[in-house]
Amino acid sequence: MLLTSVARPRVAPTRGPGEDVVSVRGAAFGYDRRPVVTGVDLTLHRGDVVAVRGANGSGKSALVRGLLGLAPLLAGQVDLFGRPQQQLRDRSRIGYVPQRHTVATTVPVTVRELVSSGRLSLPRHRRRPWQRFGEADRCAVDCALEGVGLAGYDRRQLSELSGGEQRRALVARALAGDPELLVLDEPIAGVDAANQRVLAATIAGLAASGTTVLAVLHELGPLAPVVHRVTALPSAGERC
Ligand SMILES: Nc1ncnc2c1ncn2[C@@H]1O[C@H](COP(=O)(O)OP(=O)(O)OP(=O)(O)O)[C@@H](O)[C@H]1O
Repeated sequence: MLLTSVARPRVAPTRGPGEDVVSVRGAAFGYDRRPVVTGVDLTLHRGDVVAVRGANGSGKSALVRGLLGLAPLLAGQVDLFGRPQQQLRDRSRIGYVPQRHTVATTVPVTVRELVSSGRLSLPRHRRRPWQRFGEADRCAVDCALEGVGLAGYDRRQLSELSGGEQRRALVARALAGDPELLVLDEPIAGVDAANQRVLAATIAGLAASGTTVLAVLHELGPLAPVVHRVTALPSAGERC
């Protein structure tokens, strides 16, 4: 199976060149030893914004979960930051927002607390574990909230937010960790057009500063101008 790619204009990264951020070669991902997506070849450089598209069940989530080590790699090779994915120690280099989130809305947590939790896993060289939240942490949280159009929501209870607002809060949590690779599984599902545009501007800014973004998208919508390449998966029917 070959994935099709559509090139789009790209923004030059400013974090500098280096190894590929993501390199997937001849990979198959699946569940219970059953491949659901095969023959995946995908390379993302610093500052790339790549969309993964495909029909329901085509394996988009399996692909992104597989490259993060959350779904079994059944064949081929996945390298992240120039090393085999299994050797990646500092997981905080990656921000991931899964398609289905399990934020317990019965647990009382404010939007700021949720987004701040995105800073907790930063390793010593970026934030000491015992260190109290400092100015840099507060700024990162504020920027993240702004980046998803939730500035001013920080004291609201997460459980009181709408589905689309909760989704944006989860994206903000990933942004707060200042990841080098941001993996978003359907980040604009259920998000209104105005806030999709806010997220598009945020992603463009991240890419310009060298963050790499891989997003599963059913429709590109307002993200179209900021997406550099589209990788399309064949539908489950076409695979047979
Ligand atoms: N945990 C799991 N265990 C077994 N099979 C799974 C699991 N998760 C997904 N699958 C199967 O893998 C296939 C691909 O699912 P996946 O969620 O990756 O598709 P998708 O392209 O993201 O679909 P959608 O657009 O509906 O989100 C489907 O046939 C699905 O039933």
